[in-house]
Amino acid sequence: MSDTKIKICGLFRLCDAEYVNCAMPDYAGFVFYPQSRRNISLKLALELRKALHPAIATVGVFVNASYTEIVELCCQNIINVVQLHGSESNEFISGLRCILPENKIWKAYRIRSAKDLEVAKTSAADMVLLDNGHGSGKRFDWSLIMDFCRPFILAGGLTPENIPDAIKQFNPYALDISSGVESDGVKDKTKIYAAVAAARRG
Ligand SMILES: O=C(O)c1ccccc1N[C@@H]1O[C@H](COP(=O)(O)O)[C@@H](O)[C@H]1O
Repeated sequence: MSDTKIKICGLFRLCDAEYVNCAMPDYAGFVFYPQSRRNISLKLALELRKALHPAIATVGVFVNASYTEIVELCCQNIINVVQLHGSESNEFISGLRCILPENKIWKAYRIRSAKDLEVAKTSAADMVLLDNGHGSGKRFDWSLIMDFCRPFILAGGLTPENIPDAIKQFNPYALDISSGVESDGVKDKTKIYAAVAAARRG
């Protein structure tokens, strides 16, 4: 049994909540980024939150959004965790923490080189998320993070097949998966189930 948590990200249909409830990951993610094909409205996010099992924490993914946009989702209890996926600074993160002391803040870093990891190391966020892009479905070079010295969430190109290897190599706090649990651009119930089962097994 592994203690690595798992997040299924990018729910955008009501049936996605049913699929996720069957598999029971630790987190479910909603994307609030108009340029994403997984972007959802506040209304749909509210419906999805209501449809999800209460034990599943929800994560809102934002890209350079304003405090106002983020706070609205948190105040309506639609999301528990704020995931910042743009170029948000440590100052922005600290300001957000003052406004939302009850919500955890995760900051995603696009890992291309050792320099990117130096920036991630000094992050003001509660948890750093190491990723390849914006839901690209592609892995970055995992050899870069062999000596990364703070707890992290691994994202980018994860699949039910490579999850055991990711846990074995890095024992991350959590794994974050979106494209790898989709078929033909929509969430796939069988893949969601397989990903969560693989994460639990380790
Ligand atoms: O999924 C998106 O469309 C998205 C848009 C903007 C920012 C982040 C987005 N997704 C996040 O990307 C990673 C990895 O996703 P994948 O498994 O490689 O598809 C994950 O953190 C998603 O939350």
